[in-house]
Amino acid sequence: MSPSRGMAEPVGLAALLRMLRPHRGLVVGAVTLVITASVLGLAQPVLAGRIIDRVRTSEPIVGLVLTLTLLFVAQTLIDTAGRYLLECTGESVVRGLRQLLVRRLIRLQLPVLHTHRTGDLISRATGDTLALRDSVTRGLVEIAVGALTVTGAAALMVAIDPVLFLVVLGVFAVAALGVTVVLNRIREAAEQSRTAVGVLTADLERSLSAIRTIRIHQAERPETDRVLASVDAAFDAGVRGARLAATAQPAIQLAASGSFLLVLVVGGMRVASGDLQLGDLVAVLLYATYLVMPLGNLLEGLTTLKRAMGALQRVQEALDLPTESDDGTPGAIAAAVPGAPALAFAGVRFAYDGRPALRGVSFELARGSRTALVGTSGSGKSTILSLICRFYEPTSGTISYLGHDAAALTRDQCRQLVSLVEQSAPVLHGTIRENLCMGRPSDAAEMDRVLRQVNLHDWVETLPDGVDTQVGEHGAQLSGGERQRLAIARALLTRPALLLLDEPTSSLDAENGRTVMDGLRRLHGDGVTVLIVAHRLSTVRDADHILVVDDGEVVAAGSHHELVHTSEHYRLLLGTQITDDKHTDFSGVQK
Ligand SMILES: Nc1ncnc2c1ncn2[C@@H]1O[C@H](COP(=O)(O)OP(=O)(O)OP(=O)(O)O)[C@@H](O)[C@H]1O
Repeated sequence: MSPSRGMAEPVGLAALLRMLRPHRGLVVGAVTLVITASVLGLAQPVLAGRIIDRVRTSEPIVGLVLTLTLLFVAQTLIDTAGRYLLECTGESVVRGLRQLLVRRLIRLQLPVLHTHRTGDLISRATGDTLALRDSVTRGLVEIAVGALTVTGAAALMVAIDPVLFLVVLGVFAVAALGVTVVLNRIREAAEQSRTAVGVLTADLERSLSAIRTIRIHQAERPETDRVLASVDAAFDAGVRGARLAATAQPAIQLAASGSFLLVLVVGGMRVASGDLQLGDLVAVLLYATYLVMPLGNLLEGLTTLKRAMGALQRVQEALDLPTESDDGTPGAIAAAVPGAPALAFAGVRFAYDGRPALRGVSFELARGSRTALVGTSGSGKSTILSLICRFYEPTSGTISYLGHDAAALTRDQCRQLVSLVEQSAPVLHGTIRENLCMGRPSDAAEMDRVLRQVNLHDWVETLPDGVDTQVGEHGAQLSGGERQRLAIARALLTRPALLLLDEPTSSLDAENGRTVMDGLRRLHGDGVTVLIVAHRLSTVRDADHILVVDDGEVVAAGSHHELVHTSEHYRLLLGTQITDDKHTDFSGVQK
């Protein structure tokens, strides 16, 4: 889904009605109330005409005046209740759509997520859904009420005097032609405007999330200009839409005053010739003026609807993006096949967008073993971890967990077995506790255990709010090492069968690195299988088994001692990729 229009099928009225289906009870109730109020309004000109006729013939009018007052009060009350209900319906529609979008966006397939801008997706769940609310609160109902009132007024005019009705109809028909042309262009402008807002959100998100880089490179001006260009694009599209909507309104106004004057002239002549009662002329005149409001409503409703279609198009595109098929409920952990390895890759191939990253990878991880994954930058180590987590599916070959083929397990079942500490060690906005538990309740003793394992326990004790201390956006209030250790602690808390670590000690000084590795070593006793992408010689040497990856293939495997003698690739990595803890240069890269 590009920010531009046109990839998906254009959505129609049917999609809008589908969206309203879950709220049909509320919609019907609200529309009924508003229509009832309009009907009560329609009865009033007839009564007014009768009152005038009675005054002329000196008949009593008290009863009619009372009825007219009652009708007016009832109309106001019912209309207020109906419109309140409509607003509530609009909010319910927005909530329903947002729930749907949030559920889907959180489960989008990773390759899909990587090709879309986060800010744009967010704006679809926020701004676009809000724009749709108006289609319910104003659009559809204004159309329904407007159409009904216009039909009612027209029918009553025909009953009173068909000639005068034809005069009114002729004038409005001319105006309607112009309005139709305008309406079709309003949707286009609305979609352009919503798209520009999506780009604006994405650009702003990009700038704010890299604010330090922008500041140090003094790139505030080009970044600001970039975001302001989206602001201007949104403005231009908005103004274009407003201009179109504004040209339609005077057309209706002109038609109303034109028909009023014509009815006055033609009707006056007919009263003079005795073909029409004065009361009837007054009633038709009132209906002609009454038409202005419902026709205005109708126009407003159609304009809102066209704008909503622009927003619905973007919401629908987001809803159509492919998600992971699992429903998010944790699956039961599969029992291990006796004697099977914790994990096995057999001829696994994988490509990112057609670019091969793994070219037939095969290996096994014995249960409770510690394996180091080494290789040059870009050789495919992180990709192997991503496939184990089932962020992506292999193009061919099989992966099995505890002897079960991945094809026979749900993603959630696989992920129940696995924990991953990513290279970037992401920490989320919230407290240390929230980051540790990730929504899963965990007792204090367990948290203490993992915090000690990563040497964070004493530090947490010094914080005023302990584990309830806020860590800031992306953990900005923590040091790089604290973030990394928190991410490791989080992975340990789940007591995974298979622990994946992507350069787990890259941000740690030698002492903390050692503590964390000691903690991980103790996992050995718990039967946890560890696969670790490592650059430190001590970590690599410590492993039971080493896999050497090069250009998407496992080119050598064995212990450190064996590989030093047998693998040219491994010998090349030693001293370049795999470095001694003692030699660390100023950038933190071990030499
Ligand atoms: N999301 C992605 N989309 C497209 N290509 C990707 C993606 N992630 C990685 N690649 C490419 O796949 C190849 C393998 O990348 P991978 O991250 O697995 O390497 P790595 O061995 O972990 O490297 P490093 O040690 O630098 O982290 C690289 O050529 C990389 O450019």
